[in-house]
Amino acid sequence: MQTLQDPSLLRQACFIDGRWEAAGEGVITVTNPSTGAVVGTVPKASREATRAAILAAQAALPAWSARPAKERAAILRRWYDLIVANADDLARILTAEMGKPFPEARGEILYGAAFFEWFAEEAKRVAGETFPAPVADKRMMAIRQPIGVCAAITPWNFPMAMIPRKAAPAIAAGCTMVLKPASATPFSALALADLAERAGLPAGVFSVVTGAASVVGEELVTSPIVRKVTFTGSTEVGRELMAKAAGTIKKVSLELGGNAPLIVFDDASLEVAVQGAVASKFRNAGQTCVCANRIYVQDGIYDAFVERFAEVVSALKVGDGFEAGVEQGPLIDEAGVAKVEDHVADALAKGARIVTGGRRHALGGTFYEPTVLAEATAQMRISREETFGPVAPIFRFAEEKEVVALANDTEFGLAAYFFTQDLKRMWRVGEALEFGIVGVNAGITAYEGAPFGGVKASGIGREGSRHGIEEFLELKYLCLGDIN
Ligand SMILES: NC(=O)C1=CN([C@@H]2O[C@H](COP(=O)(O)OP(=O)(O)OC[C@H]3O[C@@H](n4cnc5c(N)ncnc54)[C@H](O)[C@@H]3O)[C@@H](O)[C@H]2O)C=CC1
Ligand SMILES: O=C(O)[C@H](O)CS(=O)(=O)O
Repeated sequence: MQTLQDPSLLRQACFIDGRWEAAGEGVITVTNPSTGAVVGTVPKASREATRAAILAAQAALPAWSARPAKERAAILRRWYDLIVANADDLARILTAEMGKPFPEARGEILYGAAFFEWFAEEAKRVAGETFPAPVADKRMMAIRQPIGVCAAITPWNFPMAMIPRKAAPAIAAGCTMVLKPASATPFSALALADLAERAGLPAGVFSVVTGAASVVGEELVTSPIVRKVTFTGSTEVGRELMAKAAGTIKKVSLELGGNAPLIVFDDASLEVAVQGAVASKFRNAGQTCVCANRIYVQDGIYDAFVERFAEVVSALKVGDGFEAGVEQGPLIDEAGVAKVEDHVADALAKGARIVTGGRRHALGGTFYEPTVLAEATAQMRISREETFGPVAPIFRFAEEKEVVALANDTEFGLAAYFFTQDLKRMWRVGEALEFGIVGVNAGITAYEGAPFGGVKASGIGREGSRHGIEEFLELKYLCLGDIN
């Protein structure tokens, strides 16, 4: 990994109750997906260590939830300032453990930091309400209170955005949190904990426990002390966690998988559509839950789009995320490459045509060529499953009603995109698409002030925006009698 300006940010220990705990039942070794070099190791925490973190969160809850919101806000703001001040080092850690190009990693750091900035302000706006009583001697109101001890379980693809998107609103609301990060990218999470400590977050309010999902995750999701589970990851794991959380009637927020359609209508601006499709599909090497997974192009613009899109895609520079000018890094692991290869082979066997790419990159390892497939059809696996890699299948369509039906024909409902210059079509199609996020003439929609989340098998709840803090609050009805 590139030398850190502040090497102390690379923490190889769990952060539990304000202490760095290096002990565990073995270690997890983290390697750089670009080079295979060892980045470091983190403990495989035990069930007992996980329980200790939960108990610490429970112990810290009364004082933290009683802190005036303005004081909680000030600490979150300091956390934000520290992340921004250390953005280069945090990006070095992220690129080393996840592989994404350094500029993209730095962008993620600032995007993640913005959730602390946003929810530092939202902390001061958690208001209650009064409402007219039906009788003269009563007064009635509702107050919002923190839900309690929360558990967060996050994925490897955007660790420096997913963790802040959960920790910031929870802590702003007065909750405490225990986080289990993905085992592939623990150092980003631990660096965030280090900066929380420097920001003055009290011990126990935010703990990070690394280790096996079956041990740490299991304890978090089944503990009766934990009142809320917020999860980002695959739909299959989310389904499992939701079922387990039912045992103790926990509230859950689930940000799950996707299968985003991206539609280009004849009247679209060709260059806007091409650039939007490249940005949506190839950000993070396609390892993004909101990536365009299916690209539908209307007959009249199909040939021009395929030609221009493939021209831009074939020019994407692939390499180690630390190399200047690199636009696409490696996939996270061999399993990710295998899934991409399966999808490409299946598509070719069913009639797709390679326009560019279509094989592992000459760099070896888990690098894969940015790929465009034409003549894709609904019978292909790539149409029904989330590829999570740099492969763009292009489907041809004739009519608007036909393509909206095709776009909606999926169990998922996270993000969708379409390109048109027709205002009436923007409303018709925007309202007809069954997704939580719809980009119109835009391939990237991420913003901390906007509600992020999906419908159907893509999850439950919203993160970011003023709505994001509601996920960590309970509404209590207070009825005051005998007033007169
Ligand atoms: N909707 C969204 O905002 C996002 C969704 N994702 C989805 O996540 C997937 C890729 O990320 P991955 O980390 O591979 O997902 P994953 O679902 O395999 O793992 C996500 C997290 O859950 C943990 N986990 C796995 N099995 C568990 C269990 N039985 N109990 C408790 N914890 C468990 C993992 O250790 C990791 O920390 C893709 O399907 C992608 O679409 C990823 C990022 C954002
Ligand atoms: O993991 C993801 O896909 C992120 O949630 C996408 S975004 O928030 O950066 O758009």
